Amino acid sequence: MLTLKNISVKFKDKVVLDDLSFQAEKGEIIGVAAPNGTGKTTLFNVMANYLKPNAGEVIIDDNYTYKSEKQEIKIRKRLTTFPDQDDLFDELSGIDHLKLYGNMWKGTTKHIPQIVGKLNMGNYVKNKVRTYSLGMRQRLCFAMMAAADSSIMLMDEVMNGLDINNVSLISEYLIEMKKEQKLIFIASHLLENLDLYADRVIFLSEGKIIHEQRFGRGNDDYIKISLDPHQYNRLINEYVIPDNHLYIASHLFCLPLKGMKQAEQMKWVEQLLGLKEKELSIGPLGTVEYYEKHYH
Ligand SMILES: Nc1ncnc2c1ncn2[C@@H]1O[C@H](COP(=O)(O)OP(=O)(O)OP(=O)(O)O)[C@@H](O)[C@H]1O
Repeated sequence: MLTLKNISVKFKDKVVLDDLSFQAEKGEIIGVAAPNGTGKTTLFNVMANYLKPNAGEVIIDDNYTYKSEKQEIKIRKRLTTFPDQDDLFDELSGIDHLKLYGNMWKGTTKHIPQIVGKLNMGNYVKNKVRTYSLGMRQRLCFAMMAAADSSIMLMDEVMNGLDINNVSLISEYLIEMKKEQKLIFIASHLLENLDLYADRVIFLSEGKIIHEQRFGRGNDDYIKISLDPHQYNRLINEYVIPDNHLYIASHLFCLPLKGMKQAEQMKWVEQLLGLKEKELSIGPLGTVEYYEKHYH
């Protein structure tokens, strides 16, 4: 549905995207994780054609690229980007914004009351935007994407400025959108939140995708326990630790269970609990853990 083919972007001498290729299908939510200034927004800008890459191309639905105006129009109908709060019109109401997006992309406004209801915006949506708080504006921006209902949605920092209740409200909405076969990209620093709905999270560094984490497809389980460096050193001196263990960000010891017999697993659980009576868990690594692994 969306293919990135050998995308490179340079600002003067600074390479931000370096021969990056990627393919995404409908019904997927793709998280994009990386520290500030790595290139997440640049990647989104290339996907939306707000920025021409120095090399490479974006292909939508196997057919359309930004190379001709006619094809770009086809893509515009299929792809929306998360509105910037600064681009909202202070003197218009929320409902005016939703109607605008509904009419422009979907050709109707019939679905808007339902969106307003689902996002708990009924008590403010008719007021002018200039009276809105940061979180109210952010919910409106999300509602505008829902009103457009395009098949591809690029959401940069969708959860910015939202309280916990609204983060969970929008997370649930995203899961519904996924069921409707939307393809959604989400760049976020709320890493644990991505675990709730993302099918894949890609990690960027030096212009490349350095890791792709897939959820829900038999991910490898680990025994995980937090150990300080002193405890970790004691562990590796006292026991023969499998080479494929991880010690993430000098605080989290992770032992892969793959290929380990049950008796051995039990032995390790006992040994680790003996070392430190602290929380031990078993499961796959989450986005936070991969993030610390790659960027610590
Ligand atoms: N128009 C531009 N001109 C020059 N440099 C730019 C431009 N846009 C982005 N950059 C640089 O490209 C790099 C990547 O920026 P980008 O905004 O894509 O990062 P990001 O991962 O989205 O960061 P954040 O998490 O802070 O939003 C940064 O070093 C930034 O300074």
